[in-house]
Amino acid sequence: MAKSPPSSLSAATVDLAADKAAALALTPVSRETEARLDAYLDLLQQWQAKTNLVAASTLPQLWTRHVADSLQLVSLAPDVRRWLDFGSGGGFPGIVLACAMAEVGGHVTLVERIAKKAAFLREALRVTGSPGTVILADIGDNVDRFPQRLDCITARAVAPLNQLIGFAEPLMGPGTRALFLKGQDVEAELTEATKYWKIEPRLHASLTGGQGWVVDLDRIDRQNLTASREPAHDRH
Ligand SMILES: C[S@@+](CC[C@H](N)C(=O)[O-])C[C@H]1O[C@@H](n2cnc3c(N)ncnc32)[C@H](O)[C@@H]1O
Repeated sequence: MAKSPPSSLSAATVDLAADKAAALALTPVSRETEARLDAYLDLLQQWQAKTNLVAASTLPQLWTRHVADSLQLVSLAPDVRRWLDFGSGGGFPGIVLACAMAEVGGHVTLVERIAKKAAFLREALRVTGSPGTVILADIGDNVDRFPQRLDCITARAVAPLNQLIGFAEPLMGPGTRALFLKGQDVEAELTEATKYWKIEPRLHASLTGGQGWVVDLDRIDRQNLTASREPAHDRH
């Protein structure tokens, strides 16, 4: 017979523990990174009461919906150390990446235009002891303030692909990659983006299932002629 949880533990705590176990099975991390992620999610849940950082309906799946979704970028780009995250909001993927970078000497620059969220992101870096810099700015007007030597640019739920590619283009040096987390409309967004940008996207099905995709770009050029390309699919 299944054991019932100790009465001192709420059902929500038990659910979150199960969600954490499921997430860490998908995207395992060291004990040190796990401790940083725990500290981050504790802070997020405290701030969530006064600032809307994630959709309330996703709180029971903080680990699978948000943390594992972010950590899969480290699996896709294990050698990346210098990250830039556009529109970090409540910290996905930027703070999760910073937690993962603490042990390997990496750094994450997080860009966010809402002051309260930027304050939260700074506090999250502080309490987790993770390496990062928060820039309170609108991405489009401030590209020259961002680090120019980057290994990877990320964004999740920030803007249409066409616009994200436009933000990233001036920052794409030799060897820079862009990994954009996208939902089920990815094909339509790619079709639109290829009207303006010469890109050879690779698509990775999200590790966390559902309709998610990661759009992986290693080169962005402006399009002279209107053309569309079939993206390479990597559904596993
Ligand atoms: C829907 S939230 C997603 C936040 C986070 N990336 C996530 O997946 O949970 C989008 C965030 O991007 C920020 N954002 C959108 N456009 C931006 C821009 N042009 N410059 C800076 N931040 C922007 C918003 O303020 C918001 O916090």
